[in-house]
Amino acid sequence: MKKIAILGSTGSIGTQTLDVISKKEDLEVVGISAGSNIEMLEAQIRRFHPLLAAVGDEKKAQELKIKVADTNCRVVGGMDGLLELAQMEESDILVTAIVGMIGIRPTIAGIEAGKDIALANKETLVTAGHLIIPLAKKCKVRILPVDSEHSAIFQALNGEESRRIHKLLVTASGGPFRGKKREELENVQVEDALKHPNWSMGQKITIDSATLVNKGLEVMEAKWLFGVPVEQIQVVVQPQSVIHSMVEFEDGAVMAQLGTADMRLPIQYALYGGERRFLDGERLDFAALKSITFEEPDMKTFRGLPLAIKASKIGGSMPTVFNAANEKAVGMFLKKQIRFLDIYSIIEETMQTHTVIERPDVETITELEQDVYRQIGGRW
Ligand SMILES: NC(=O)C1=CN([C@@H]2O[C@H](COP(=O)(O)OP(=O)(O)OC[C@H]3O[C@@H](n4cnc5c(N)ncnc54)[C@H](OP(=O)(O)O)[C@@H]3O)[C@@H](O)[C@H]2O)C=CC1
Ligand SMILES: CC(=O)[C@@H](O)[C@H](O)COP(=O)(O)O
Ligand SMILES: [Mn+2]
Repeated sequence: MKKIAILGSTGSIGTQTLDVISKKEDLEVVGISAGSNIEMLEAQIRRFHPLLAAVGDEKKAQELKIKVADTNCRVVGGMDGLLELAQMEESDILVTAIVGMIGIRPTIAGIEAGKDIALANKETLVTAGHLIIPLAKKCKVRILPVDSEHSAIFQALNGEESRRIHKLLVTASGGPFRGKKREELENVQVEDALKHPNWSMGQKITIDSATLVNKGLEVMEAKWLFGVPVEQIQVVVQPQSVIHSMVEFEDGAVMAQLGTADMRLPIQYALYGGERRFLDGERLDFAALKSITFEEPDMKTFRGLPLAIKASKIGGSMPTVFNAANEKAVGMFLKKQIRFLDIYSIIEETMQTHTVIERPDVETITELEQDVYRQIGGRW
């Protein structure tokens, strides 16, 4: 029996993880968590009977404690609660389905406690990859990618050594505004940006897909996961999201992973440590599909990608600044406080004013995040 704890069980990845677990007799959920959605957390406690539930919001944690007093589930709150969930003795694997940089400390705590990590939270590797990858090696835990592109690369590699990689080809849908030019993006609304052409996901990543920031974050995530420099990572627009990513090896062979736009496959593959099991989902129908097409990303219009590549090449604390500025800007866009294109201006201005710190530790990264938030709050 594989015992699973989930950071962010109420979100898009979290609920799909529970769906996968519910269909397998050898998977069991022992811990779940949310930021504030205690209604859904209560329903999950009653359905899955975990031992522990953590709620980011302390007040909501107290409310949940009263609601589930008749169950055997212990409720904990705040960052300490998330850390407790990440390290809980009863789990074998921690799924990081939480959104944003708040995932860094619990992920590190999970690794230190010897848990394998099924990693969905890309912001963690983008900002703290230089700490997380060596720590995972030291603690002998596996980082199993959940993000569809990275799972595709992991599957395409099939155990092959990373020194045999010539290049990684990370595919992108292009988002809801693919083909549009800058002038056409000036007045796009939140509702338009939330209409992803292929995937149903949480709000933050859906906006990141529209700006191509998501692809930038994924390039950085791939660099850390597979030890490949960004210069050897190419982004290819594949509008149907059928090819989830590819690896070109040193002999010129290209291996790809194809599938429907269903995150339950990469989630299940990670939960089983890179082994295949039956999955009762929709299958690709090539006759109906007819064609799979490719384009180059429009880096002039969708500046999220080149800005991310620049941040990654500068390195040190710059990816943290890129990521924190984006998190703040996306939050403001979702609240309709800024326009779509302002997201790029905010990221670029914040990067321009930053003096790079080499190899920032966790405290520096989290302080920097707050500094960036304050700086943007004061200016916009
Ligand atoms: N959705 C997808 O298909 C994919 C997502 N990812 C990555 O996975 C991560 C999760 O994405 P997604 O599932 O879409 O996001 P969602 O917004 O759907 O879910 C986020 C989860 O994090 C919890 N959370 C948010 N803030 C806090 C907080 N302050 N403290 C504790 N918990 C918190 C939420 O709780 P609550 O419900 O209470 O707010 C929720 O459970 C992201 O990093 C994303 O980039 C990667 C590939 C694909
Ligand atoms: C499902 C998943 O992994 C997302 O990251 C997805 O790839 C987003 O699509 P884009 O290619 O539009 O960013
Ligand atoms: Mn992805």
